[in-house]
Amino acid sequence: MSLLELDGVDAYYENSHVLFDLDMTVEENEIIALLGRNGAGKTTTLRSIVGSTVTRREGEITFRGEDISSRSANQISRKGIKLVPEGRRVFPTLTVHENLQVAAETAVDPRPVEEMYDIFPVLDDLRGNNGQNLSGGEQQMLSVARALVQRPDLLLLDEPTEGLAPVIVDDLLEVLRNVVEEDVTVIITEQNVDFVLELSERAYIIDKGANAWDGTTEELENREELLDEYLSVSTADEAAD
Ligand SMILES: Nc1ncnc2c1ncn2[C@@H]1O[C@H](COP(=O)(O)OP(=O)(O)OP(=O)(O)O)[C@@H](O)[C@H]1O
Repeated sequence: MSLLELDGVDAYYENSHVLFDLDMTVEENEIIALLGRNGAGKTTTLRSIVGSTVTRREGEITFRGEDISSRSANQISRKGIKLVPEGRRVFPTLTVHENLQVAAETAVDPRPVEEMYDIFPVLDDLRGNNGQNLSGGEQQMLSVARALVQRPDLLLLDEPTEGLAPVIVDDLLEVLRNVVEEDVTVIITEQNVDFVLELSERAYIIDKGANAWDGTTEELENREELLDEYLSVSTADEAAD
């Protein structure tokens, strides 16, 4: 049994039909890249999995064999699926440590907050700083740490490199390499193709809300026509401009 399966998923915002018959399979401990141009439906795919924001979803979404497609966002969160949305949402007036504590307190079986400082040493030096005073990269690390402290089985990262300078992207890549050694399954959406190719073994490309291609990232690296056709090919340098 796969950890997560999407079978013929359609999703809507009000009357706007955005995902069409989408299929995806994720095995335990895989790192999956979800790629596609602006507006292709990557964020909507993640929202459909966690049951947030979309008005309606159809088709089957199973997690550990259980159909979660009609479950609420809260129920899905309690099953161990955590989304780190685009745009780094941390509590601005709470310190780094308080941000982590609040996340831990709302989890069923949290990890010790101190473990997050081992994974994210940058945050250790910033324990007493308010969320609003962190740089974009530091906020992104705190967002990921807040999700990780809740001991997720499946972590969904929506464009973690968005708006970050290249040097910070490198730091984030390093940290995420540690995260993926932590027994967590990850789906990561990105426009920065280089970044995800370094992290993930398998990729799905979606285009206009439907499956366009899937395969290993090793294969994708050698398929320039796919990158040209379906992705706004961006290097780490360009992505941060
Ligand atoms: N809250 C919303 N209400 C209505 N339409 C939306 C909403 N969010 C996204 N859409 C539309 O759904 C489509 C897919 O958007 P989505 O955000 O999933 O794409 P994406 O691949 O994540 O793109 P990006 O990289 O720009 O975030 C787009 O046409 C978008 O305009």
